[in-house]
Amino acid sequence: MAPTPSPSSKRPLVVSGPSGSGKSTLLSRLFEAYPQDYTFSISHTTRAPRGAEQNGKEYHFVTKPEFEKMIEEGGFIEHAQFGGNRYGTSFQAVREGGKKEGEGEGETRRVVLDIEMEGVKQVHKTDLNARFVFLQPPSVEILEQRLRGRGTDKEEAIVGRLKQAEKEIEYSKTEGAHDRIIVNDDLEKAWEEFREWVRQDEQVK
Ligand SMILES: Nc1ncnc2c1ncn2[C@@H]1O[C@H](COP(=O)(O)OP(=O)(O)OP(=O)(O)O)[C@@H](O)[C@H]1O
Repeated sequence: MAPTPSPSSKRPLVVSGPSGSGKSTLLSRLFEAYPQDYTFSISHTTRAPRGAEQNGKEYHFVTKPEFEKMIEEGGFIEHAQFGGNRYGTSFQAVREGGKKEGEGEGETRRVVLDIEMEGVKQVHKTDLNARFVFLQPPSVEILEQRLRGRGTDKEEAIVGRLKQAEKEIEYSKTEGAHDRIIVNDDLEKAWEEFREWVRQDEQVK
């Protein structure tokens, strides 16, 4: 009998881009369109939950000491500090991410990582053999409008996100950093391009 593929045998997808570039918007569509095929790796964060966010669903919310202990134990593939908070992707989350309760080992979902620039660099150093896509806003001005329009961030946070966005955009120009860059100008066009790129690895497109 052929060996059962482990959950991590499907190449993970790494989605990055400045805050407000539309990662959540496109990923929500992806999960809605193909609920059987993809799953998030749930990150750990020291930031406080926003709105209706639940522990273990959007993030694993942990304290700073808990986060530091995980770093010491080598539990993270990548971790970064952003806006005064820490974020990390654990090896365990990626390994287990593909499994769903009540399903056989072979029925795994491809893991999607939604991470920022430093995380992308770290994932490049692992043997996860990931595919990388960068979501680029049409311009920093439009990014600013979207961040304000979203209404979830304080003025200070918006300024910080815009500064970071410029660094992310600069890094995206590095050779080999990403397999695909998608400019999120018109949402429908961006979705179609994203969908097509994501589905390349699937047998049924
Ligand atoms: N193509 C688009 N045209 C207009 N508005 C858009 C487009 N794509 C996304 N938006 C809007 O821009 C805002 C930011 O998008 P979103 O929250 O998906 O960004 P994000 O990259 O997930 O940000 P974060 O990293 O902070 O979670 C949202 O209000 C979203 O509805």
